[in-house]
Amino acid sequence: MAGPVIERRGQVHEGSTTDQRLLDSRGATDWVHTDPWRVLRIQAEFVEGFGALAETGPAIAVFGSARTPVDHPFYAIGEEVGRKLVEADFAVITGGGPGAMEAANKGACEAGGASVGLGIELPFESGLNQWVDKGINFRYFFARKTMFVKYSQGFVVLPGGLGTLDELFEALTLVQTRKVTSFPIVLIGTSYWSGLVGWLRETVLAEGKINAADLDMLVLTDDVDEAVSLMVAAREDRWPSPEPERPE
Ligand SMILES: C/C(=C\CNc1ncnc2c1ncn2[C@@H]1O[C@H](COP(=O)(O)O)[C@@H](O)[C@H]1O)CO
Repeated sequence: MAGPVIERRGQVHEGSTTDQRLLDSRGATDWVHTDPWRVLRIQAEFVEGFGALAETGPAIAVFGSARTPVDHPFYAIGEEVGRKLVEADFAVITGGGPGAMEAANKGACEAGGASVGLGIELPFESGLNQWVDKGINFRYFFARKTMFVKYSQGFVVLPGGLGTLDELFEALTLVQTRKVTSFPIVLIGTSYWSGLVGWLRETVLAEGKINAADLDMLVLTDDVDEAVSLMVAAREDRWPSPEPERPE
């Protein structure tokens, strides 16, 4: 029997129903590790992510090192970023981990805003930080990365390592190739980031691997208010406020 397929007369093959095979199966379990099964898990991750985040409202993703200590100045700056984004009516989305991510979630949560964490399953213990109010734990980096870009309107990037650089360069590539539009990317911490930006200008641009305009995608600042203002301006570009009604 073949599920919705009707078989009659010579086509009928005696045997179990699909239901019986599902409920009675006791066989080997290695099929759960096969690619078709993985595809379903990947799909489920997208479905869960889209379902959980669809109503988040305008949001900004904040990235930065998982290793920023709580007593480091960049932790305090991360909190300030989270708080000021909420004060500007944005939800804050982070990787849900420790360090700079935790700082931004803390700032957002304490300011009474939406504090979202998109965690990632790692070979070592991780888990969502305590300031995440809505969290999803992803198995796959690529599904998680789609959520950051789909559900945020811009990136604020605090000092970080390889994970942060990966997130930054993915965003730059998507903006450069116009896969996303009106998407500000702000690097906070001029002394931390200026070496990278200098290398992009003096080597990558000088060797003709990018255009001068590509460098305009990056704003470098130490001023959290400037970063938040850029996000607000981009939101205005996307959804201009309606003209206030004039009194008769
Ligand atoms: C390294 C430690 C924990 C890692 N836990 C993470 N949880 C969630 N997201 C993470 C984690 N580590 C990296 N990320 C993502 O990359 C960015 C930070 O990476 P970096 O290499 O530290 O810059 C961050 O924005 C996350 O999205 C235990 O200390």
